[in-house]
Amino acid sequence: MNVEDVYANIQEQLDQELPFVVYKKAAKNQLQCFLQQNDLWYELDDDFKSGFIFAPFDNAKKDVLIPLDKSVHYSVDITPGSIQKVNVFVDVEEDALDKQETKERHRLLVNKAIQNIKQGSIKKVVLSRKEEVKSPEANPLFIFKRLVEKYPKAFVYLWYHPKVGMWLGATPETLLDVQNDQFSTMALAGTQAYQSNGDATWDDKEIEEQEIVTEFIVKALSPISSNIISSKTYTHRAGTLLHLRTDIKGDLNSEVSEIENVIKVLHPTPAVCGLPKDEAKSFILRNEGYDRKFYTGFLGELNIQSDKKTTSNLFVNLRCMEIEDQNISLYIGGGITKDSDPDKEWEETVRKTATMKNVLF
Ligand SMILES: C=C(O[C@@H]1C=C(C(=O)O)C=C[C@H]1O)C(=O)O
Repeated sequence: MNVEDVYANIQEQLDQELPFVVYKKAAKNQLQCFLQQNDLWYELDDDFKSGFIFAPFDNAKKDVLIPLDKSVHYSVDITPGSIQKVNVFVDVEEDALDKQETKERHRLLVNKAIQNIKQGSIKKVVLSRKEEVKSPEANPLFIFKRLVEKYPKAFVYLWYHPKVGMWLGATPETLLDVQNDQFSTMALAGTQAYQSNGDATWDDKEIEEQEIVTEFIVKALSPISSNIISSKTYTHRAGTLLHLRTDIKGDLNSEVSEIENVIKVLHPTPAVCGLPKDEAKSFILRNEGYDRKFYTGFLGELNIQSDKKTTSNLFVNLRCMEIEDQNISLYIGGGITKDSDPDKEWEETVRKTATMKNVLF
């Protein structure tokens, strides 16, 4: 079995309209996949606890599980050079007037959030938007290969379910890693463009918005874990962007036997929602004006057994796109605090689209 066999299997799933996910983890030179053997929509519940989960931003909505025992799951090594360079030709129709309108809408939204923050009901809120581009030939496998080639340090995936849709992404952010009772996670926030010359310096605004995430995670996990250790905060490169990052790890208390309980206290973190969580979420749902669907949700392996260990490996669904026939939707956002500048926040979302546009142009 080699990489080409994986792609042949994926193509078969697509032809038969069966659910699947193919992905590559940052540290591993491996492609992994789950190929579901029927087209049913399963959710994480008492009957199905293990597999590949795809969960929306809004935890009141349904998640999708590709259950381990309803699918074929395997991995293959990627030998250097085995992923051929592929060219993706995408005709993007961008209308200048539309763009002006979208920019104005985003600026108004950010301004509204800043007003709310100044009035004291929220401290941080992450606001996002969707950008639509058209392609006469959006071949998901081609785009996936480009993402794998371009972002070796990201979690790269292509996910499909006939009842839900098709998503692709290259995310830098871990939501939660669990091995038996040990967890690790990260607080990732603050964004600037990567520049090859010199070290990055960070403004107070970015430092504050990232600290909010670290503090939230530590506070949320404290009641259910012990020995929590946070690393120093450092600069993390994600493609053409830089973020601030703190690594957090510890031991889950023995009574926390279900990973769902840990997810419940974490998701959505202030890296993608805000603080306080409920107020920020309700601001987002009332004001963003579109449905985030699975953007800023999470995805990954859940409760997988190997070598007497139970492992979960979950990522936040960022730098992602949804493909519906010829339409590609790019999803992007950024954290707003009292010190945000609406123009800069707009620019940040534009910069973030580059992660995906770089593989489309
Ligand atoms: C919301 C996104 O990214 C998140 C928000 C960031 C920020 O506000 O600076 C940085 C990294 C992510 O936690 C996105 O990429 O769409």
